[in-house]
Amino acid sequence: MRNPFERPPSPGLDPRLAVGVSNWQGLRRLLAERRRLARLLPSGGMGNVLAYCALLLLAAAAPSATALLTGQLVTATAAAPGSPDGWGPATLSLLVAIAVVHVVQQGAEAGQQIFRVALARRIDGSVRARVRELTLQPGGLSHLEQPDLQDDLNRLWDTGGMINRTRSPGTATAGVVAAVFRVLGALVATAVVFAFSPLLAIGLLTATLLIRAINRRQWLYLTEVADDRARHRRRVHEWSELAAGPAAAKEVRLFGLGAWATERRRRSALAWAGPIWAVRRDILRKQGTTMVLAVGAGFAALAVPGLAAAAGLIGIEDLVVYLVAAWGIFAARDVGPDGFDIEYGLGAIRALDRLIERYARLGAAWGAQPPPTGATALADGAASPPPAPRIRFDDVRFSYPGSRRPVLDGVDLTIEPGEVLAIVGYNGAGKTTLIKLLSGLYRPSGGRIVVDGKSLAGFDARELSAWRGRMTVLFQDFVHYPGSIADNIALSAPETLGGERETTWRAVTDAAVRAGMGDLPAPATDGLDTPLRDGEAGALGLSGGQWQRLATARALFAVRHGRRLLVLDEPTAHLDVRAEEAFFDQVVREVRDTSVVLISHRLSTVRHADRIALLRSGRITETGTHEELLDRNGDYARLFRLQADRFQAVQGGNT
Ligand SMILES: Nc1ncnc2c1ncn2[C@@H]1O[C@H](COP(=O)(O)OP(=O)(O)OP(=O)(O)O)[C@@H](O)[C@H]1O
Repeated sequence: MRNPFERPPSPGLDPRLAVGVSNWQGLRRLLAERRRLARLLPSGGMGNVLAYCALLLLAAAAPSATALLTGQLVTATAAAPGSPDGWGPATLSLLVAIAVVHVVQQGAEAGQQIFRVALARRIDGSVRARVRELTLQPGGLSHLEQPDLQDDLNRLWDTGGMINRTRSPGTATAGVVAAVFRVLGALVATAVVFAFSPLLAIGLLTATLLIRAINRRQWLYLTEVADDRARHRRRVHEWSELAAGPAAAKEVRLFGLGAWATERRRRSALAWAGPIWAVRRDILRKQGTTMVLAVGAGFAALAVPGLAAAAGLIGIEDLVVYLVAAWGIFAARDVGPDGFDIEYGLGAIRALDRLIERYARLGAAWGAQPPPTGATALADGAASPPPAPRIRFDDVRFSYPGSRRPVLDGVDLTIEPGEVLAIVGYNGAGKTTLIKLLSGLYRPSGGRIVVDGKSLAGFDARELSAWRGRMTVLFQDFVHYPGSIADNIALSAPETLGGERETTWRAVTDAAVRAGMGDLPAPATDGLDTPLRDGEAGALGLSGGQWQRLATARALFAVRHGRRLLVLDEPTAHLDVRAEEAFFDQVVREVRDTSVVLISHRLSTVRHADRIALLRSGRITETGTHEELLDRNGDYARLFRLQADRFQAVQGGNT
């Protein structure tokens, strides 16, 4: 058996780790990717871009200016050693000029950092806004369940981790700007050295570019290896969350799973980081060539001007200028942090481009998704709501993406306007799936869902949006929004959020009372304004049943604002017997002119429905009223008796 703790193997040396320079294609790709980053510059704010460039220019020019001034200073003082003229006003002004250049250089370097961060953060902000816009756009859900998409989202939110660099498109863009200035500086320095010795200039530039290319190919391969391991990274996060996050804290403590979760996290971290470490080791072993080249070029940069000065071919002033310029060329050999920032940030940009492409395809399939509009006009009382819909499921079949197992296998069902239809069935029968199809979150693999005579599959984006605006769904796993009680209720009709507060408040209060929230616990001192956000001072913690009542209030609020199809998926699962008993009369019967689809395992909750449909083996196998189904003596009758007998047995046992 394989030892899970053994060091993971290296993914193998990529040909890029071998010594070699980029080929023409690689160079074109490199330039194209830098242009892609440069296109992000305007979103960083033109003021930031200009200030950053100006400061980079100042910082780049400062060493040359210092070299020139130092050369002049040395010449001036050497011209008259010991003479007071050597330290006259000219020499003093040279000293002052050197000091000023030095101060300017320091200021420019500090300022650069400020504008670099401002530029990068603004670019990152706009990239993230774009990602949010994309992920909220299409109508369906299935793409969000694809691991590739989750990995790309992680690449976009990732903060660097293993590479110890910030994975940020903004930092990468700022890095490209800095690299452009560094290359320009090297070219200017080459021109200066060229005037002294064309051979030295060309030789130094060639060696510098060669070292840089080799370094780039070797070290930046590390970022690609890290990129390829995004899925492993996601697993590490999952285990970290389990080990230390609040979601699983109860069970982890209760079952004593701390050591197990920590060990699993350690293993997944090893699986993620091991190959990256292995590549890092391989790279370190391959540093010989670049070291030989660097030593040779560095020696030439110092020795050639030095020997020329010793031979009297150039003066001190020229010697200083050429030494500084030669070193200026040579300094460009380092890929440096900017190189990593660029490459790592490019990983995020590639992920963004893949997302844009993927969402363009989804957009073509679903259409751009405006927010639900069906009942929006009701917010200002200008229109009456669209009536309750007539819905028909016609031989509807469905399998989840990536699975060949049919969850629904020929569902035929109608929902008449204004009726209360209960759907019952065993766990996993497909009841929730049916609702996801009805709300257009997934599309049937076969058959059709017809709404008011029109197939849902034929709805364009606007029609789908309007359709969603006509319904409200209380899912089993409804969302706990980080806001107040009132926010958590009113969010089911978001068009009210900008409306008149008094009116919204009355509707929220009414929904809360009808959902049985009148007896909130004492800490709810601010009433409906009480925050429910975890960890906030004064926030109220709600029990499972209290949250369920709140979710019911949310659904009722939506009905009040014009939704004429109300779907309740297990609305009484957490309610006490008293509340469950009252639920049908106080909630279901109270909604007027609205179709209600009620999914529940508690047959005592559904027995009063106008019609009950039993979903089994992917089909509706029985429909009728409670009494009709009991008379039929089929599966529903068996299920009902099973539940009823249990209570009678308990009652019998108690008497
Ligand atoms: N996102 C998903 N991807 C793949 N399969 C899924 C997904 N969601 C549900 N399923 C599968 O579809 C089947 C039907 O699930 P669904 O949630 O619709 O059942 P249900 O009748 O509502 O069950 P329950 O009564 O337990 O709530 C189950 O077998 C489940 O494994």
